Amino acid sequence: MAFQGKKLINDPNDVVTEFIEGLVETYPGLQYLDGFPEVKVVLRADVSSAAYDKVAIISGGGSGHEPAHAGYVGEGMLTAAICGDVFASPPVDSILAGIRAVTGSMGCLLIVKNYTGDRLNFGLAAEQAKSEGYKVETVIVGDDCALPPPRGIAGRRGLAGTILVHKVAGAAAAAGLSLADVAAEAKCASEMVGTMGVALSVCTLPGQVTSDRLGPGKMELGLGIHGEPGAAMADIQPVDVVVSHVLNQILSPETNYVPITRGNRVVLMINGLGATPIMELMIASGKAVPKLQLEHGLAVDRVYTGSFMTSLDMAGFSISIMKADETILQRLDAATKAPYWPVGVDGNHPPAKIPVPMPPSRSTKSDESLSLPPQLNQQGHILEVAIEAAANAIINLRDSLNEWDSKVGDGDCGSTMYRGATAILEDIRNYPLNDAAETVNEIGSSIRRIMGGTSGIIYNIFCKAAYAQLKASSQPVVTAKQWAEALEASITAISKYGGASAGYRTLLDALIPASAMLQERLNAGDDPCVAFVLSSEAALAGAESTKHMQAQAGRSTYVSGEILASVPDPGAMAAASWYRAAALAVEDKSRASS
Ligand SMILES: Nc1ncnc2c1ncn2[C@@H]1O[C@H](COP(=O)(O)OP(=O)(O)OP(=O)(O)O)[C@@H](O)[C@H]1O
Repeated sequence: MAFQGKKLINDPNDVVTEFIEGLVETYPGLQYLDGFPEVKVVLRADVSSAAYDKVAIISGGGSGHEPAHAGYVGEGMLTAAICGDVFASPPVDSILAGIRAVTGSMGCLLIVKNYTGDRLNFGLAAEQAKSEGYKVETVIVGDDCALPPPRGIAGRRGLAGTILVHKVAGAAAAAGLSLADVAAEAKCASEMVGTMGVALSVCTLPGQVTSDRLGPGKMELGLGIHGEPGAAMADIQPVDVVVSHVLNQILSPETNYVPITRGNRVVLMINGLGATPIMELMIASGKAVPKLQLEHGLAVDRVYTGSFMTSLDMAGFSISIMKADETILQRLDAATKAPYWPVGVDGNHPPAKIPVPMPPSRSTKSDESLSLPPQLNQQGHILEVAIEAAANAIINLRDSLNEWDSKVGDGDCGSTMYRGATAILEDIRNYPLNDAAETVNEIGSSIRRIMGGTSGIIYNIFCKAAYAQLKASSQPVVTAKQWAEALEASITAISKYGGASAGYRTLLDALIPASAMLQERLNAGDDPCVAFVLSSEAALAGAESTKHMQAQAGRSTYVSGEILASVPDPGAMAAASWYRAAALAVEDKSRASS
């Protein structure tokens, strides 16, 4: 279904001029020509045509590809960018205005993406500028590798690979080369680069409705950057498969679009099309590099990941591969003040991973005392069933916890707890179960290793405090009273570090009533198993009661009382559930062995 795209804009006709105003407010090195609305030219603030003694590099085209092209204006890259309206070539007069503003005695190079409108407008502007006495050269970039060689006169489209050509040309000009030499380097770079795009969504032009061309679960392969349909539509695939397909297409020996063969050195650009998170782009980069190395036999010298040449709010990415040699690498690595050229990507890679540093002093405990004993004693058996039951309860509760947390937090409480529970179930094979204190400490280690979030650190504190309390008794076999003291110590520590108390709508609202009931029943002389089960009922009741509490800790504090009243605190429910499961398992086990 087509729908009006949501955008934070004013008049759709003003988006380009308002973009330029914001850009020059942001970057003091940039200015624009005072010719709105027709002339939309961004230029280096430190360059004036009469005095400029380097070759000026000028590019541009339709807008909607931000940060291209204006974001690449700066020393070492573009001298000026000519901005057309969204997806429309800039008119000849704008291009001429840009040429006149920045071109000195060394002349200027126009870098033009291969589109009919751009070729004609930049071409005519170049002719006019030459007739005015300017030295002008033009390089056309057509790096698209998605389609077989076109039958007509249009040629291959210019895509994100153009940014690499900008950088090579800009660095060559900054090095003081002549116009002929700068143009030669730019032309050579343009012939070394190939690009192909993949889109998951169609872009929305300002003020227009979004096309429903791409249904859910579909992706488009081999698209341009103007919202035109791709070469093919396919079911969405894992990014690994997509990356492989695109690399094969770019490097296809049939089309032979880029002169890259096994043993060559290349640079890689993963370019977001406007609505793809950095996380997804980095995943693509991480997959593309080993594929280029292992499957295509190429050395990958540089990787550029980011949104360089977008298509408004399109989701997807393009991949560009450029054959590299020492000169190209030098140009790509050269310093630039262009605000959107990525920093920190120059130079050779050290090994990608190094070992995690170990703490300065390793534990003095022997391995034996910290591993599963060959024979479990009675306490060991009880601990084992209690831990397994508690962890399984959390595993079973994952989705409910996430659902509650999605209403009152960020929706991950169940997943965080699940990670901890599965780690504990894996690690239990190595817990020293006959020693309760050390086992609690090892549970803390499992949690510390795997669980993040608020619950992770809270349970870490829980285990540390319980361990310290249990350890103080110096007896491996722990009495019910000592367990109760350990629980109390944990509650005190959580409250001390987390700042919450009873009634704050946290897991303490399950643990505090549980602790109170346990102590009360033990003091009254109840059987420890009975006391433990009653204590777990108090935990559950406490957790349920959080529905009626206003939150005073954690993310829930930001949520309205109305929403809070619809669900219990997920952390409290998690605590009550594992505690209850452990109590019932202990009761079962004791009954079975008596
Ligand atoms: N100060 C606190 N003291 C004790 N428990 C707390 C505190 N703040 C939050 N909690 C508990 O943590 C639970 C949320 O745990 P979760 O791991 O989902 O954290 P989060 O809110 O997602 O934060 P993070 O971004 O750290 O993951 C809450 O339901 C609550 O029981």
